[in-house]
Amino acid sequence: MELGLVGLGKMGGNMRERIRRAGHTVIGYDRNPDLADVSSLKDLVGSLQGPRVVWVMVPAGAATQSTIDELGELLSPGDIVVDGGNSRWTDDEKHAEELGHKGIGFVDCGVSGGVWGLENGYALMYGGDAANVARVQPIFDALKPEGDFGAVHAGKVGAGHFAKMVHNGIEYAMMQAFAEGWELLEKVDSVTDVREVFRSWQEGTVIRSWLLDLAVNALDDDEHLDKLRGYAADSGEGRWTVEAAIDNAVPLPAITASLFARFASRQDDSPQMKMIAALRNQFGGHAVESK
Ligand SMILES: O=C(O)[C@H](O)[C@@H](O)[C@H](O)[C@H](O)COP(=O)(O)O
Repeated sequence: MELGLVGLGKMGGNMRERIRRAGHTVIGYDRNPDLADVSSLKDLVGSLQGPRVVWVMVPAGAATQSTIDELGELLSPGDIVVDGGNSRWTDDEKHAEELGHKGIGFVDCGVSGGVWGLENGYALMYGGDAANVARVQPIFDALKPEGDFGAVHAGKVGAGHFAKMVHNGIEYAMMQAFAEGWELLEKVDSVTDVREVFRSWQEGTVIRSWLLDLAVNALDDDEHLDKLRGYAADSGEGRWTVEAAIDNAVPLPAITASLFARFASRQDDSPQMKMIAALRNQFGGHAVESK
């Protein structure tokens, strides 16, 4: 089939390639003319035969919103927009409604797999009406990993991004657990080769996993991670997971702690620990360290 793809960065560029390898036609647009097949969104829409399917793969938030707004002006009734970015699930219903007024269908799709997706396939979690999902199915089939799993119609509009958000919450907590275990192993004198302990865990253990394999890759590049600063950014999905947990009164201690650990990583000195030190000093005369 024919697909319009907006956003040809790290994810979109490789997805274009994987979909083409499966024999489909992809016309890609990106603000960077070096990456794009056409020079504008208008050209993209004009070069697709109707009914069209346009996949949006741009950063969540303002960039996705403005792309969907523009597509709403350019597309025709019967066309479909797929949001494959890491959008907040609450935006999906709004987008479905706005486009729905114009007769344009909407499907949300969480995509996992990062830079490895071109070769390994992308795990897909999508939400929307069955009829709209069916129209996009050949593209989902081209992107998904080989094998029986790796793609799911998770439910109605928003369900795909909600499932991907929870996946990312789990990702936070799993990474935090590997990171904490690694730090403890590095700290003690009795363990002389932490990297080899991690490597040995890749087979036979309860915790063998792709994240563990990637941790071993990272340690092979830089055995004690000396080249890195202990600073971790976040793109929002961990926060949204915690917000959803609060809205639904579901306890998420591990995911919440892993999100807060990232916040702590961005402080050179901890203001709250200054207060703890000050209070211990006030009530107990305990020693403090000065700057
Ligand atoms: O499943 C994936 O392929 C990843 O989760 C991917 O979606 C991305 O790397 C995260 O969004 C990073 O999220 P943070 O910046 O919040 O760590």
